Amino acid sequence: MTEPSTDSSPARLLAAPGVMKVPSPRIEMFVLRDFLDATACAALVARIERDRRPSTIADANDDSYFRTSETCDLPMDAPDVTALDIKFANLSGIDRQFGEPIQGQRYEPGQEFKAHTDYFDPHGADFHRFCSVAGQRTWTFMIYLNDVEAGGATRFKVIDKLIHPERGKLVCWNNRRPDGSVNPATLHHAMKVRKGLKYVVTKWYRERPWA
Ligand SMILES: O=C(O)CCC(=O)C(=O)O
Ligand SMILES: [Fe+2]
Repeated sequence: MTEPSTDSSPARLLAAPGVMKVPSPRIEMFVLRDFLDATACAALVARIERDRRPSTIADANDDSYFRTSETCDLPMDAPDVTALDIKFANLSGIDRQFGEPIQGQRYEPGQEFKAHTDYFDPHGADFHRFCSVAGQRTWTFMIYLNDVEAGGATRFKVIDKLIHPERGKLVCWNNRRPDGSVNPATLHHAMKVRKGLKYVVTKWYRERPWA
């Protein structure tokens, strides 16, 4: 029996047609346009519209304006969500059991998610609470579900890279450095939407099985 795959890699991702590496020596980050078609994006937007709730953040923080968007836990047993999860797994090469449930996010004009990392601060007060079972977050896979009228780009300021929302576009990155330690160059800011709405889905993978 072969072991389930726990990790992705640049070679694996670049083998998929259309995947492009973001040219920075400080981060393993990739972009793939048209990963999801218009119909699939619209179905996910409809789910997020229906089931959204105010977003929360993991690490205690006194800034109530840090993450002003709304979140939606997608039902992993719904056929279209399962299909998306399999699509993520086929691209990443990571076994589905290492993934958190897929989340949707919705931003109105003025809403944002200020600069943060997706990994949990290894020295943070809540590290044990969030990571004792499934471990640290490893890879992030994110898809923009619509074209945003104005604003809403994702800014990676350490590497000076801006990713613009575009319907169906996937961006993914490794939250760790090659030595396995967390990579602060993954710091990113979902900048304010200026006009229209913005929808994304996010898939985070862990070091160990999620449930
Ligand atoms: O909406 C974005 O552009 C980024 C979202 C994000 O960083 C997150 O949900 O962790
Ligand atoms: Fe993030």
